[in-house]
Amino acid sequence: MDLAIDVADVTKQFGDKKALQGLSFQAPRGRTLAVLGPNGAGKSTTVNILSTRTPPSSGKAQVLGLDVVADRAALRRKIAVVRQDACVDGFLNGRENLVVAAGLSGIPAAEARGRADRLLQRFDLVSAAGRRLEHYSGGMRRRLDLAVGLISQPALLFLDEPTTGLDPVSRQALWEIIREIVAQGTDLILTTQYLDEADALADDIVLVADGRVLAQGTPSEMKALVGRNEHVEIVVLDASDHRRAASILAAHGALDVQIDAQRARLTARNVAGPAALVPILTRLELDGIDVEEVQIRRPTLDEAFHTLTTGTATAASTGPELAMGGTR
Ligand SMILES: Nc1ncnc2c1ncn2[C@@H]1O[C@H](COP(=O)(O)OP(=O)(O)OP(=O)(O)O)[C@@H](O)[C@H]1O
Repeated sequence: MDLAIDVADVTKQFGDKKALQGLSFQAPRGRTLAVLGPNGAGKSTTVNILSTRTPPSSGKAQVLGLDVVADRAALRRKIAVVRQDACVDGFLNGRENLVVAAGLSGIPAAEARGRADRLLQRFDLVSAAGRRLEHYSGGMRRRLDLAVGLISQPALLFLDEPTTGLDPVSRQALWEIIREIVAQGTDLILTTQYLDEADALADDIVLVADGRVLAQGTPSEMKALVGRNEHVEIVVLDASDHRRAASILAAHGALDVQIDAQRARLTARNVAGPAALVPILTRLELDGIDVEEVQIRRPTLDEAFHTLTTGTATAASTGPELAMGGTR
C-alpha cells in the first residue's frame, strides 16, 4: 500500500523528558489523518519529527516513502508545515510574505508572484495583500499561514493545531478552506486537541496521550469506542440511601460515582449501555432502595475525549485497539 506516513516505535527524549515513548502508526496516501491529543501529548514533537525539523531519538519514521533522517533533503522538497508559531513575518505585508516564502523554496521570482496572487485570491486575501500582518485578524492570519504552506505546492501538508485560539466563526471558515485544500488533492496531516475538529476534517484519527498511541480508527470507530462509556444519573427516593446506592454503582463497574446528597442524585460514567442498568436496578431493588428517576446518556465528544485521555484504563489497557480504516 502507498503510505503517506509510516512511524515505527519512535521515541523522542528532551533531557529527562520522554516526549514520545514508542509511537507507531501508519496513514495511507489520499486520506486526511488527525493526530488528536491533549496539551503535552506529543503532537508537535510528532509533526517536528515527520517534517524533519528534529530527528527521532530512536525508531523509524517514513513520510511519502522517504526516511525522515536519511532522505531529509528530498523529503523537505515534498512537504510543508503550518505550525502554531506561524511561519509568517509580521513586518511584511501579505503578498511579501508569500513571495519571500516562495523564494525560500527556490521558486523563481515571476512564478512566485503568480502563485502568490492565485493564493491571495483563493484565500480571500486580495484586499488585505498590501497590509502588514500586524493589522490582520486571527482568522486572516491563519489563512495566510495556510497560503504560505501551499506556496511550494507540497504533496503533503502538516497543520499543527490550525484553529487553536480562533473564534467559532473563523474556525468554521478555516475548516471550509482546509476541506477545499484536501479536495484539490493535497494529503493532509493535522494535529488537534479537539475531537470535533478531527471528526469534521479527518478520515482517520490517531489518539495520542503521554507520547503513546492510545487508540486509532476512523472518526465513527473512535466515537463507537468512546460511546460505550455512557453516563448514568439515578435519583433515589430517600436521600439517606445515596451512599449504599453509590457502592452498588461502583460494584457494577461505574466510574467517577458522584453524589449530590441534597438532591439524592448520583451520577457515574462507564456504564455499558441501557442493558447494564438492569443488574444495577435489580440490586438496588433487592437492597430496598427506591429509585425515583433513571437517565442514561451518551457522553458528549468532549467528555468522551476526556475519558479516553485521562481515564486511560478504558482505551490503553482494556479497550480494543482499532485498526485504522483502510491501512491494514
Ligand atoms: N524542546 C523541548 N525541550 C523539553 N521538553 C520538550 C521540548 N519540546 C516538547 N517538550 C515536552 O514534550 C512533551 C510533548 O510536547 P509537545 O509540544 O509535542 O506536545 P503537544 O501535544 O504538541 O502539546 P500542545 O498541544 O501543548 O502543543 C511535553 O511535555 C513538552 O513539555
